[in-house]
Amino acid sequence: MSEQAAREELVALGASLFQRGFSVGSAGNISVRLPDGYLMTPTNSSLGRLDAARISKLDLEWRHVGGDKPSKEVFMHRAVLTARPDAGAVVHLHSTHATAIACLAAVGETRPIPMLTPYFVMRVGRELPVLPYHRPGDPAMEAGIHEAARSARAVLLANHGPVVSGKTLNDAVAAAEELEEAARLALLLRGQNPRELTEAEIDDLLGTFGA
Ligand SMILES: O=C(O)[C@@H](O)C(=O)COP(=O)(O)O
Ligand SMILES: [Zn+2]
Repeated sequence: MSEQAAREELVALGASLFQRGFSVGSAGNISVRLPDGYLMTPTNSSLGRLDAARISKLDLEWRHVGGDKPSKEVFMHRAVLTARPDAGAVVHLHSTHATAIACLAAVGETRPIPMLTPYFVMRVGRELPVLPYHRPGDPAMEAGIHEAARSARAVLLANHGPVVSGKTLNDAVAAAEELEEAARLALLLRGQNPRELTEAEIDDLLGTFGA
């Protein structure tokens, strides 16, 4: 895909997330890997109103080389994209239900959302590590995210929200949406006793569809 096509896809998917309430105000940020660097949403920009020409560009050393000033979360995106060479994009949201779980879960938990549906397992995987709270933009979060992202496709930042990777931007967005829906379902079923997928069923899903 050309850089121009990647910029246009970022604008379209950002708008789609915003229009459906997965992101409000100027919350959230997105990065996309390119052959010669990275695209990143500008800081304080609304995902609903991105301008393809003003999206930030960083070079392969993560230096800002074009467009508006990048998100304050460059460290967060760098942590994931360097930990996961196969990942082509990272989506960070404050989507309501996933963020609610990020406020309820204990740091260190690896399954803060029960494995209830196949699609959650297929899109997000076996683990969703909960990482300690850091002030947004704090470079101190990088090492922990990097370590967790080596084996997890998505992480939850305590009291903040999800960070989700995917092979492509489309994949990362779909996984972030699925995570939000799984979090909603988990909260809806709290205090009840839903059947969870067994380890054998999870193995079967990951063996068949990967994650
Ligand atoms: O929570 C925050 O402040 C950031 O993680 C965020 O979501 C938006 O920050 P910018 O990407 O710098 O606008
Ligand atoms: Zn944030």
